[in-house]
Amino acid sequence: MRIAINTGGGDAPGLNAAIRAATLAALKRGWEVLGIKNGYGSIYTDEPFITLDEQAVQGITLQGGTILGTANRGNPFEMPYEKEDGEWGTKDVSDQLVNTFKEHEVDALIAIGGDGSMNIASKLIKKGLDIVGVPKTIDNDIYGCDVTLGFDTAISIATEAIDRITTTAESHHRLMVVEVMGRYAGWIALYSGIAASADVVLIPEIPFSYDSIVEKIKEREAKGRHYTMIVVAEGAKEQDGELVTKGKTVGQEVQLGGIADRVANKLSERTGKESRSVVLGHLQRGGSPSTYDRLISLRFGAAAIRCVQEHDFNKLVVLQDNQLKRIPITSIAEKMKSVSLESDTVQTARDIGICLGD
Ligand SMILES: Nc1ncnc2c1ncn2[C@@H]1O[C@H](COP(=O)(O)OP(=O)(O)OP(=O)(O)O)[C@@H](O)[C@H]1O
Ligand SMILES: O=P(O)(O)OC[C@H]1O[C@](O)(CO)[C@@H](O)[C@@H]1O
Ligand SMILES: [Mg+2]
Repeated sequence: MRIAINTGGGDAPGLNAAIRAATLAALKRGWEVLGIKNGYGSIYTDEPFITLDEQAVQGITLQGGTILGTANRGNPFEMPYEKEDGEWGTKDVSDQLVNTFKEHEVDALIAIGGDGSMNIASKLIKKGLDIVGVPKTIDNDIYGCDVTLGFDTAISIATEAIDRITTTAESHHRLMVVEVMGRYAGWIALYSGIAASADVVLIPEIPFSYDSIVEKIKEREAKGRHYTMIVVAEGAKEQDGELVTKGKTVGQEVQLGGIADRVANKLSERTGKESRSVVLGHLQRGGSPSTYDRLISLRFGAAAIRCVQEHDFNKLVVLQDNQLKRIPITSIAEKMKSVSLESDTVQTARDIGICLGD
């Protein structure tokens, strides 16, 4: 058996642990393991694959990033390229990718990625590739999956950052607005916001009104709390408002960001209080994975190889109700997992007095 492994989309803490577990579990079965560099990037070059042996994955469980490199601009069905007139367009190079797999007699692909990577995998499955998916993204937004690798580390970092910003907010009697990642889902904002005792948490699933936040700030002032901590997801938006974005590059998803600044300015105007905004950005994705992420990544990586061994393809290995399960990749393509407004976590936020902006 010859398998290939790739990592796609934004990097996340735990990717290397998943690569290591998949590689070691495959080598243990006497299989050959290839790595694809930079998403699917190396496929179109003279050296489409590298060899992954024991030495290649030695000591990488604790390393951030991915030893394979990744890409969030390189969907084989919409590959960006520069046209003769200097403009950028996209083209479908998926046949070239499928042919390279066939020429190199690759029996199965372990695709480690987020929702975007699973959409690509789903289309490649329909073109005849045998794929097993591993759910990765700090955003925790993959449908059918209780938790994705990278999320735990991201919320730990965000929680620590919010804790630290709270002490300066209190000292300066300021409104502090902290912007966290998560794309169109509020998992990072909600979990880190609750854990760090934020006063206001704004998530994409609950469009917010400034009136509601101002009321919360006034309530706190009346109690002698002259500072307010506001956590905002990058994908949050005002009721009847638009997403705040930084534009789009051809072949890449729209870049979100800037909502914290907007909220901070508006709240200063409305309350007369001094405000500052902080964007946590890629801090949330970098560095060594938490213990939880190391373990879940190792479990996902090894489970993917058991899937291959059983020829159980077109499956994403997932955690559901604390058990490893397998779900068809094609069944989750083009879906996303939002925060449920009925969840006990949202109820907890409300019960302990966190304003959710509605
Ligand atoms: N293997 C890959 N090679 C090149 N591009 C990829 C690959 N996998 C995914 N992409 C592209 O990267 C983007 C994001 O992918 P995905 O949703 O899997 O990642 P993510 O962890 O959610 O992070 P993010 O969306 O922010 O980059 C999508 O536009 C997708 O087309
Ligand atoms: O690395 P980039 O292109 O800035 O991507 C940022 C995006 O990737 C993620 O970090 C992971 O999906 C999102 O939370 C964020 O919107
Ligand atoms: Mg994504």
